[in-house]
Amino acid sequence: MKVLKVDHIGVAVKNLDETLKFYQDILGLELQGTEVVEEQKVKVAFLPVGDTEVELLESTDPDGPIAKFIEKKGEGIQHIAFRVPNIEEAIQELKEKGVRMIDEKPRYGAGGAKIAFCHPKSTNGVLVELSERE
Ligand SMILES: C[C@@H](C(=O)O)C(=O)SCCNC(=O)CCNC(=O)[C@H](O)C(C)(C)COP(=O)(O)OP(=O)(O)OC[C@H]1O[C@@H](n2cnc3c(N)ncnc32)[C@H](O)[C@@H]1OP(=O)(O)O
Ligand SMILES: [Co+2]
Repeated sequence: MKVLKVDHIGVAVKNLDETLKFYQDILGLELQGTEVVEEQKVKVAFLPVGDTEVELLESTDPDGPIAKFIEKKGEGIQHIAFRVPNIEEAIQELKEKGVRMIDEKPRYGAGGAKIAFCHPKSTNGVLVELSERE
């Protein structure tokens, strides 16, 4: 298994614009862009920090995973994404090692990444995302 870096930290928030007041105006991070990822029912805002990113996530649907997360746990860190060189190989290897995968096939991620999630029950309570980018 090869993990190249922390690709991003996913933060569930109720309102992107409201949250940008902190990350952009106070902390001084630069908003690189936003994207709606339909399949995940989220609107994402990217703020690069060195070679990683803060990924702010606002739900676009009350039934989406982000809305459900906030309902149960409130706003806050929702997942950590690790960059891998080959996501299909990574999924295969984790499955063989007994990791419960939420996604057995890569799905579309923000910025055109290929992503797959491991279930928190297999990761000591952290929702782990694998991300392969061109
Ligand atoms: C845009 C894209 C990208 O980067 O490109 C994204 O990141 S999209 C980011 C948004 N998309 C996703 O997160 C997709 C993957 N997430 C999911 O499929 C879901 O959120 C699950 C992780 C399966 C949780 O589903 P659901 O809320 O229905 O189940 P649940 O509430 O019963 O949770 C099952 C157990 O996992 C725990 N749990 C739930 N969400 C958690 C989280 N984010 N971090 C850590 N633990 C978590 C709950 O406390 C519960 O533990 P207990 O039983 O002990 O109470
Ligand atoms: Co993510």
